[in-house]
Amino acid sequence: MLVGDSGVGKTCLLMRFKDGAFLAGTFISTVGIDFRNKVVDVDGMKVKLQIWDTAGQERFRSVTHAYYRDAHALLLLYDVTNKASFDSIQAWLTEIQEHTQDDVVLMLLGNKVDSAQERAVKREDAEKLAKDYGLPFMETSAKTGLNVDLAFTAIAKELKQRHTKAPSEPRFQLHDYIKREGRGASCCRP
Ligand SMILES: Nc1nc2c(ncn2[C@@H]2O[C@H](COP(=O)(O)OP(=O)(O)OP(=O)(O)O)[C@@H](O)[C@H]2O)c(=O)[nH]1
Repeated sequence: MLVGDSGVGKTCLLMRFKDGAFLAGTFISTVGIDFRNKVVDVDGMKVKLQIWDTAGQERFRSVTHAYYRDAHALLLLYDVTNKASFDSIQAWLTEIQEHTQDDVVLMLLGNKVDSAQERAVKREDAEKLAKDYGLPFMETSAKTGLNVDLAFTAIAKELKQRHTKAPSEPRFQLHDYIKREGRGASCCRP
C-alpha cells in the first residue's frame, strides 16, 4: 500500500513502476483507493504484487483505514519539496501502528528528489527519523525513476522470503539490500 499526504506523488510512483511513465504537470487527486497489479521476477520466482494506491486527502481516511489491516507492506511517502508532508510522517506512523498488522513491512520514501532547487527537507533529517524508527529509507523520483523499481523490488524480495524461506536459507536483509543497490539511497538501523 502507498500512503502519505496528498500530492507527495503516490500515484505517480505507482505509474512509474507499473508503466515506466510520468505524466508531467497533471495532478488528479486519488479518490478513495485504487489498485494495480504487477508481476515481478524475484530470484527466478514470479511474484504478483497487488499495489494499493490510497488517497492522501484527510476526507478519505476512513475509507483507506479499512484496507490497512490486510496490507503486507507499506510505502510511506513524503515530498522532499514539501516540509509539511515530512512533518506529517510521525502522525502517519501512529496511524499505521494503530491499523496494520504487527509485522507489516514498512519503508520511508522521500519523493521528488529531482526537484533539487526546491528541496525543503534535508536528507539527513529524514535519515535521522528513519533511524529513530528503524525504517529503511530512500529518496526517489517518480519523474526520473530514481530508486522506484528498487523500492518495489526490495519489498517483493522481503515478502517472497517471508512466504518461501527454507530454515537454512539466510534471511533477506532489506536495509542492507537498498543500501547496496540504491543510487544515493540510504537506510538505517535503530
Ligand atoms: N518533480 C516531480 N513531481 C512529481 C513527482 N511525483 C509526483 N509529482 C507531481 O506531484 C503531483 C502529485 O502527484 P500524485 O502522484 O498525483 O500525488 P498523490 O500522492 O497520489 O496525491 P493524492 O492522490 O491526492 O493522495 C503531480 O503534479 C505530479 O506530477 C516527482 O517525482 N517529481
